[in-house]
Amino acid sequence: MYPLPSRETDRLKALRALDILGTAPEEHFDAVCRTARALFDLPVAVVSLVDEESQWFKARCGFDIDGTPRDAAFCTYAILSDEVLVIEDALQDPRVHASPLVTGRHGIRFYAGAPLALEPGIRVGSLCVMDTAPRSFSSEQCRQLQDLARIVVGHLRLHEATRQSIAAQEALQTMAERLHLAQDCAGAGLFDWNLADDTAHLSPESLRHLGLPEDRSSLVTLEEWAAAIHPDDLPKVRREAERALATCSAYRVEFRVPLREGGERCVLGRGRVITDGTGKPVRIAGISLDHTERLRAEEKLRASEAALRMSEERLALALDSGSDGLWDYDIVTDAAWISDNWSRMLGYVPGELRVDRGTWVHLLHPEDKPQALLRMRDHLEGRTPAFECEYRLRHREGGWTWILARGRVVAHDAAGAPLRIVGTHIDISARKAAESRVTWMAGHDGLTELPNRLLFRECLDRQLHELERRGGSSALLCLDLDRFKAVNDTLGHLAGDALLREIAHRLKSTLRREDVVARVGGDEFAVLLDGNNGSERAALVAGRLIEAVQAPVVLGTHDAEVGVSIGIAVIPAHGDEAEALLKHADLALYRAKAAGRNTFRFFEPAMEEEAESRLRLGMDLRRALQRGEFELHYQPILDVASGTIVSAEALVRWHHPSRGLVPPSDFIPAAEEAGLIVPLGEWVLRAATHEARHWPDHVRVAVNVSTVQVRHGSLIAAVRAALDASRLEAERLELEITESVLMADDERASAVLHDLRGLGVHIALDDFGTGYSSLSYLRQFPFDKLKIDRSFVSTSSEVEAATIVRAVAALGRGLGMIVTAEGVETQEQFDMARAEGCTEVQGYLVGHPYPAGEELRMRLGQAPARAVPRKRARRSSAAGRTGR
Ligand SMILES: Nc1nc2c(ncn2[C@@H]2O[C@H](COP(=O)(O)O[C@H]3[C@@H](O)[C@H](n4cnc5c(=O)[nH]c(N)nc54)O[C@@H]3COP(=O)(O)O)[C@@H](O)[C@H]2O)c(=O)[nH]1
Repeated sequence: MYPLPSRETDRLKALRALDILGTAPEEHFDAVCRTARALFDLPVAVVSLVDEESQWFKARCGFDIDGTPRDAAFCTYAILSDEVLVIEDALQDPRVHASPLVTGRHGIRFYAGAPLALEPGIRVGSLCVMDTAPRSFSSEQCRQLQDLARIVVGHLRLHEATRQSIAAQEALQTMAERLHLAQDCAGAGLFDWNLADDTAHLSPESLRHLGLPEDRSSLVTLEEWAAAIHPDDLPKVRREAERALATCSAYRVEFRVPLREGGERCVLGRGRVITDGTGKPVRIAGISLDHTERLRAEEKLRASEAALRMSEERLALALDSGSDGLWDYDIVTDAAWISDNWSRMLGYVPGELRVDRGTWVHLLHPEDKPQALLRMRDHLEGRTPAFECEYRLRHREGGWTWILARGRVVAHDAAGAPLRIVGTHIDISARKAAESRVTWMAGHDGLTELPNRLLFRECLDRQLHELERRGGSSALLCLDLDRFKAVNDTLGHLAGDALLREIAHRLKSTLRREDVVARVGGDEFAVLLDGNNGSERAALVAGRLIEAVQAPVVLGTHDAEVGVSIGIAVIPAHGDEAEALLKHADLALYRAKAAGRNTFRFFEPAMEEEAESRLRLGMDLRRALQRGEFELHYQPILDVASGTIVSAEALVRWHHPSRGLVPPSDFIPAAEEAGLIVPLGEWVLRAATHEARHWPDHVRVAVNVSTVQVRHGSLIAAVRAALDASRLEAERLELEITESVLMADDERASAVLHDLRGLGVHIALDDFGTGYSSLSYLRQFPFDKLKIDRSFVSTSSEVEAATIVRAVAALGRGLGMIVTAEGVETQEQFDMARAEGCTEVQGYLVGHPYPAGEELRMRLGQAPARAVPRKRARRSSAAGRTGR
């Protein structure tokens, strides 16, 4: 190992700074070597530079190698001090005696080396002389060698300076290239404005920026320069130059240059003021940049920023004014951001409510919570593509707000776990309210707000299921209002609606809360009793309901009175299935109505048979009409004064194939029920008018008309057709109607009757006295005839009969009507009728109903004396009372 100089690191740094190692030989170094060899008369002289691990010869004379390893070099020791190192016999010096230079082919024995010190302690090598034979070296020689070493150091410094100058030039060149490159890339031009003569040197790019030809001289006068600038911007440019000069600060101005081809370029000029040694400004030099594109881009950016701002504002506005709320939940920190609308939806002012998972769960309606949490978990665990759920959240005021919540995970961690979920809240309370209203409407009657048929049926099914499960009994009541139609038609639909609402209210208040009352049709209601003792409670409740309904209802200035008929089916005694129970209650209702209304009836199995037989009867009637099984009998009516037959009433008979002759009381109601009374009535009209054509001209034919026919609307056409077909004079036709026609629908009936009267037909009010308010009907329509019902004539008390007949006859006569006493069977009755003022009599005393034919025609044409045969007058009646 060899010793190192004390400042080895600085030494190596200085050596490297010389940048000389490995460089080509140089004459002035070689010349020093030649001088040293000649001066000391020695064969070898070298300039050795000691590197980290080797010595390298910058110059050598008499030596054929470029260097050696450092441990073989004599110089390794020469650089340790400022003194000349002299080794007179290398073989004797332990430091170098093993060096290959000594032991090898060079066989060096003598060495003298003067260190090359660039500065104190920094010795980069040595100038040394060598010989192959041992010798001495005087101090004078040492000084001479040191002098030569100083010359080498001078050369080294020169070398360093030269290298530095070259490097500086190269750097300058590189910089210039870079500047050009930068200028090119930035499109920058250079300007240098000389203040002394107001001229400027412009680079080609700067010329281009000012719109001046690039091939012209680069020297531009101030006038030329000013002329190139947009006149509007020139004052600004001048001001900026004055300011920069006055303050000797940086110059920066943007101006426009109008272009020959149209349009304009925007130029940025930047520079600085250059002063002379006294601080006086002499030049302004700098660069010019074409900013046109940048400005356009900035303009676009500004426009797009403005658009973005606008759309952000719109979004904010939309979010603000729309009904949607937004939420953004950080799963990791358990913090949620909510929009103002989110808060407002629940009645909070923005910012009042801080939301995390716990708050959300707390706000959820208990019924909706499991579903909402399940759906959230499903989405967070990746089982659903999005979270969507409808739930209620508690409103600040205590109610509930229906929310449609939607959301989606928008960020996951590296392992795929969700980090953040964002979504919306839409207030769907209105929709939910509408939906529940629709649901309610589907099961309720809008007018009375009672359950409708559909919901009632559901309740019934539920009740049946319950009864089957736990046992017990209940009852189903079918209710039908009596006389509702009359009120509705008389007082109008609004009054009818009010009446129904009032009845609904009364029914409801009569029942228990657990009972169900429903409106199942126009004026039909149904009640389902809850609890036990079905049959006992049903009778009790039915009685109360009838009582509640029949109390007068005040409708404006009118008092309306309606009744109710009720049919009851007991559960399970009368059935354990809804269909059967409804049918059975309905049959019981039919019976209640037939029993005179405003009453109730329990279902009885026999009712089913009756219903079936009614059904069969209806079918038989239809067939009878097709087969022509009907026949008319005519009963004569006597004019009391003249004793002549003045008319005959047509009475229909049915020749049933198996039952024989069936009276009208047995089939007219069934025909009305089955809708057959209209075709049957038309047949009667045709047959009666046809028959009457064969009678004496003074004899009228009376035809019974059912209420159903009057309501049907085809009566007038049927009458006209019958008259046309038979060519019977209209005044020879008399239509008998009952009070029920007027009771059911006074206005329409009245119009129909007037139209019939318009045809010339006579109208008689039949069965007078059996209706409700006889006198008011008489005032409603000017009848031609009043027929006093048989029941008044045949009453057991003669005094009573006479009183009633007298009163009615007086009434009829007072109104200018013919008054006919019906059911006159005896001479006494005849005498009474005549005595009390009846104009006509009808009854077995005058004659039984006869089939059409010669005998009838003969009787109708008989002389007055024979019209009331005394002996036949005492015969008892076989015919029963029938309805129409
Ligand atoms: N819509 C229609 N109704 C009709 C028609 N034909 C008959 N009817 C109605 O049927 C009811 C029963 O009629 P009927 O069984 O024929 O009985 C009539 C007479 O036979 C009977 N009568 C006549 N005189 C006496 C008598 O002295 N004693 C007694 N016990 N009965 C007698 O009265 C019936 C006629 O009554 P009225 O009609 O009131 O004049 C009956 O109500 C008929 O209206 C039809 O074609 N269409």
